[in-house]
Amino acid sequence: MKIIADENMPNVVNLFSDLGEVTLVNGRTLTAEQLVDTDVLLVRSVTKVNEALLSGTSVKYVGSATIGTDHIDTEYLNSQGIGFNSAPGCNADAVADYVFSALAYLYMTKGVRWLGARIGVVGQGNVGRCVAARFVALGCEVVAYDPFLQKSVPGVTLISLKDVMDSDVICLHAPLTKTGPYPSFDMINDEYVAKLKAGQTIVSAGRGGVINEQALIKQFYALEGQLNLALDVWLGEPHPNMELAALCDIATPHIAGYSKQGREKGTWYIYQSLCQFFDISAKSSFADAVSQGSICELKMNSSLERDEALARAIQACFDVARDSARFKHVMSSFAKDKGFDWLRKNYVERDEFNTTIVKHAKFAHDLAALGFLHKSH
Ligand SMILES: NC(=O)C1=CN([C@@H]2O[C@H](COP(=O)(O)OP(=O)(O)OC[C@H]3O[C@@H](n4cnc5c(N)ncnc54)[C@H](O)[C@@H]3O)[C@@H](O)[C@H]2O)C=CC1
Ligand SMILES: O=C(O)C(=O)[C@H](O)COP(=O)(O)O
Repeated sequence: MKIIADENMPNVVNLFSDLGEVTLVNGRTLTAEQLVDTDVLLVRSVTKVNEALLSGTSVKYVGSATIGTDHIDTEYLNSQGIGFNSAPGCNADAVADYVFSALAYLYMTKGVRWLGARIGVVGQGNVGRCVAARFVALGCEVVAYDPFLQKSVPGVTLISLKDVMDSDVICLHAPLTKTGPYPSFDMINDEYVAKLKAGQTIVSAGRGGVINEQALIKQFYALEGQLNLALDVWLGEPHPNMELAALCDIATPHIAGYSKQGREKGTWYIYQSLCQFFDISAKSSFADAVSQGSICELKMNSSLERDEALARAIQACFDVARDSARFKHVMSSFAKDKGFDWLRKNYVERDEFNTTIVKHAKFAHDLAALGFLHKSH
């Protein structure tokens, strides 16, 4: 079996070489010519998989080690009988960690108090539900918009998009869709953005293009900078709007899902799916494919007050300010054009909160709510 895989897929050679010959390629620049005698194509979000790429090739199966599938023309794959699997939920915890790291940063730098605030989440899939459930467990009021659902996780009230946009913290986790009954492209348009008020926080970690970037810039200036912005995804990646990035508290190159474990789980999920598709028994186990964390245990100073204790635990494991500083530096200096993909390829992966035990005498429950492993003393 001939397998072509994106070079940014961790463990892909280890896992798949038992099944065939694996060749690594740059997913962004992949062409149909490279796929002529290929059986299996393994991609990430940067490869547009459609008729133009697959027509005339011998590809029988496509695996995408991602949650999002907006880069895949699934109708075309179905019409050609080409098998397809993505990796639902693989990096949902990683994205939730990103959201809380952004909030920890906002608390530590600007005193934004999100504990006890009203939280609005757009999209209640694997990511949106994971994020919402953590806020609920922390005792926050959580509302959400998801036009395809009647109910979400316990404690989350589904309401209109207009009302969700009135929340203190708004987390965007909708997939990118341009067709169907509720397309998300430009869904949070000028009309919604112009109603944002001073002090609100937006964390955007779904897909670029869901919130209107020009409207956001306009509203940021109208509110004299009193909007808190953490943006991970951009319209027109890999060429983000650097005027907007400069206004953000946190600006990152689409790495919310880039925990070590999240990326490894992506590869592992499609390995399993491919084995099922070709009726092969999987030789590697989850434990072989997904790493343990580097920080086994943290012991917190029990005299810290709640907001700071949580923020410091979060930042000890994953400080998103590091990624934001690197993004702003690289994009504004030596690598304007290639910087986005370079940063992603050379990302210093972090571990998920769920790999670290955090000990705190008083806030054990809150730390567990955030996703950490915990012991009370
Ligand atoms: N920044 C990053 O690194 C990452 C971004 N993502 C993005 O997050 C998206 C969501 O991930 P999951 O929750 O795991 O996907 P999912 O497929 O489990 O759930 C998507 C949810 O969004 C809802 N939805 C669809 N259209 C909507 C609309 N117009 N408004 C509000 N909700 C809508 C669906 O009903 C569904 O409940 C992915 O499609 C992907 O684009 C995912 C992982 C990492
Ligand atoms: O899983 C998704 O969906 C994502 O957005 C991925 O985290 C994006 O990573 P790449 O596939 O672009 O490396």
